[in-house]
Amino acid sequence: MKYGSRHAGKATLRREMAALRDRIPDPERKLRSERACRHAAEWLRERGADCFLAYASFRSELDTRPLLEWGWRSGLAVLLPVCNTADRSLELYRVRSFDELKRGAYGVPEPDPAQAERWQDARSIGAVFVPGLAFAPDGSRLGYGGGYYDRFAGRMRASGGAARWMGLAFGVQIVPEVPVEPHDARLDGYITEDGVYRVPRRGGCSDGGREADAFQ
Ligand SMILES: Nc1nc2c(c(=O)[nH]1)N(C=O)[C@@H](CNc1ccc(C(=O)N[C@@H](CCC(=O)O)C(=O)O)cc1)CN2
Ligand SMILES: Nc1ncnc2c1ncn2[C@@H]1O[C@H](COP(=O)(O)OP(=O)(O)OP(=O)(O)O)[C@@H](O)[C@H]1O
Repeated sequence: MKYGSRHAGKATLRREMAALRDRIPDPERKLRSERACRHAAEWLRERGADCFLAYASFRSELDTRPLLEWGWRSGLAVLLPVCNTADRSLELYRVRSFDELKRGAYGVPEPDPAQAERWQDARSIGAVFVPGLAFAPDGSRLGYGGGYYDRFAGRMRASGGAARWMGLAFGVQIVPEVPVEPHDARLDGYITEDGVYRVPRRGGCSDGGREADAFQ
């Protein structure tokens, strides 16, 4: 089976999705990462965003380096998070090159606070690219279980941030559904090597998006 059984819990799905992602061969990983980053860059350009929050990849995640490099070349403010493990919050920094990164919590490459610029203005952020293990077409997401992005979504909302939240992941990480809990933040869409998918807006006589077009 390609994804977790319909009622599999979060822990089972996490294990299965990590294994699925680990199995992508290196040359394919590079190619698919470059394609997904190209779609993300085009999407940012269309939206006219001049500041975005991305993630620096670890384990077998999609390699976001081409997107970060594109952001620097194009003069955008490129932000990356630092994990505060004490309260499981994310602190944002503007990063100008890979030299400003060091190994942080969980082995994730993080901005070095001694070099990067602390970024407090959540309202200036046009887009948030969210990492994860699995994503579903209704905007639900499964992460590593720290709740970092759910908490951060709450903070962004509270400060009036209007960023679009997009998963950035491989196509094999898209599954029909993800087990959700009330605190789980919903995304506005996701970007894979296949293109940009937007979650249909809820409301009206929509059935929650099941009949929506896939890639637009
Ligand atoms: N590149 C990247 N950066 C990111 C995330 C991410 O998913 N990817 N995060 C997304 O939130 C945050 C880091 N969150 C993480 C949370 C838990 C584990 C972790 O290793 N969990 C253990 C299980 C821990 C336990 O249950 O005790 C594991 O997976 O083995 C890793 C990262 C912030 N930065
Ligand atoms: N907004 C929040 N406030 C307080 N606790 C939260 C919040 N969001 C999540 N949590 C807690 O964090 C824990 C992990 O949540 P969850 O399994 O949804 O993480 P995740 O989305 O997979 O992780 P991550 O965002 O780090 O990738 C849960 O125990 C949950 O209760």
